[in-house]
Amino acid sequence: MLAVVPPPVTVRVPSKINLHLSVGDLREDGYHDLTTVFHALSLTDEVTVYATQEPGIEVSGEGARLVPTDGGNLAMRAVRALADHVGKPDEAERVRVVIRKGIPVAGGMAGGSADAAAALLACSTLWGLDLHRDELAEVAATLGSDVPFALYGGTALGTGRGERLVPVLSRHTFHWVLAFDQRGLSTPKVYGELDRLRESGDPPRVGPPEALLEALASGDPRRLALLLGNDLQAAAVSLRPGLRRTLRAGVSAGALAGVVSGSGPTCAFLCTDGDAALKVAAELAGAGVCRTVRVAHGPVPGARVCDE
Ligand SMILES: C[C@@](CO)(OP(=O)(O)O)[C@H](O)COP(=O)(O)OP(=O)(O)OC[C@H]1O[C@@H](n2ccc(N)nc2=O)[C@H](O)[C@@H]1O
Ligand SMILES: Nc1ncnc2c1ncn2[C@@H]1O[C@H](COP(=O)(O)OP(=O)(O)O)[C@@H](O)[C@H]1O
Repeated sequence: MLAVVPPPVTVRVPSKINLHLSVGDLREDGYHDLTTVFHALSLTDEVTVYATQEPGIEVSGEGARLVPTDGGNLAMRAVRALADHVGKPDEAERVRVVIRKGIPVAGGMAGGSADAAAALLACSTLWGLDLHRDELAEVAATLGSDVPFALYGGTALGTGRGERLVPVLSRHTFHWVLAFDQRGLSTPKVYGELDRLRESGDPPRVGPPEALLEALASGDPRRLALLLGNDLQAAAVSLRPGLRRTLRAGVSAGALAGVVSGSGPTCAFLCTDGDAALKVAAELAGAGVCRTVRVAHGPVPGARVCDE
């Protein structure tokens, strides 16, 4: 008798920016305690998983040549982690993963984490596991601090390493322009640079997130713009001084404010509305301060199975 092969499953997954990122001191385990406000954006990746006798991984799209296509790929690691979690490690050897990237690689927008979250949901569906998102999030946290957020999306307050999440209700849509840099930045190097800067001086700290959470609730982008803040920005700018120019150029182009996304080097610019974002994007693209410009809005939902 022929075995029934389940149909492939495609999941669309958002990128993130950090509206607020407060970094505590270095912990003994090599991580930093964070208080962060994650915000999921409409710039997405898509991950398809196939049940196959020819396992492997294919990557296309934005920055594809920079993404590992061996066992080190975060999506492939997620497939293995889920198979182990449900006690069927051999299942991971019968999956082909196809990734279409829209999220810049090593850009501070958690693209690899997004692919891992997408792969978890896709395989849970492919294997008919029907696991609750909270259970997938437990597996996600073992793969990286940012992976659980990509499952839930929306806007959320993250603590711990960033993996402990509380949703932040936000009924308003905000409009963003994203400036991708020529090359990525390594997350551990940016955290290391912040530790170095703190040893030799006192870079500014963003403090608690309460005022920003109130601004989010108000839905007023002008209020929110005044409160965007990221402790890693000084470190990213120290490693990539050209980001200062990019941040200035976005505001000169008409954005309300700009902030480095996570560990950078992508810069996110908040705009008054969608039309303003298109204008800012066009002007920024002509300013010669970045490789690529995109518009996006947020918040958007987390990883979702796409209907064919
Ligand atoms: C900076 C942030 C902000 O959201 O995002 P990105 O800029 O990478 O997207 C995150 O903290 C990145 O999270 P993620 O990329 O999942 O990091 P992980 O794989 O867990 O850790 C990679 C390395 O970053 C450092 N790290 C990460 C998280 C944390 N709370 N403290 C840290 O010091 C550690 O050096 C760790 O070894
Ligand atoms: N599926 C993936 N997509 C992107 N990068 C990946 C993936 N799997 C592993 N990586 C590695 O993870 C590193 C961090 O990538 P990414 O998650 O895009 O950036 P960031 O941590 O800045 O948000 C990259 O340099 C890349 O080598």
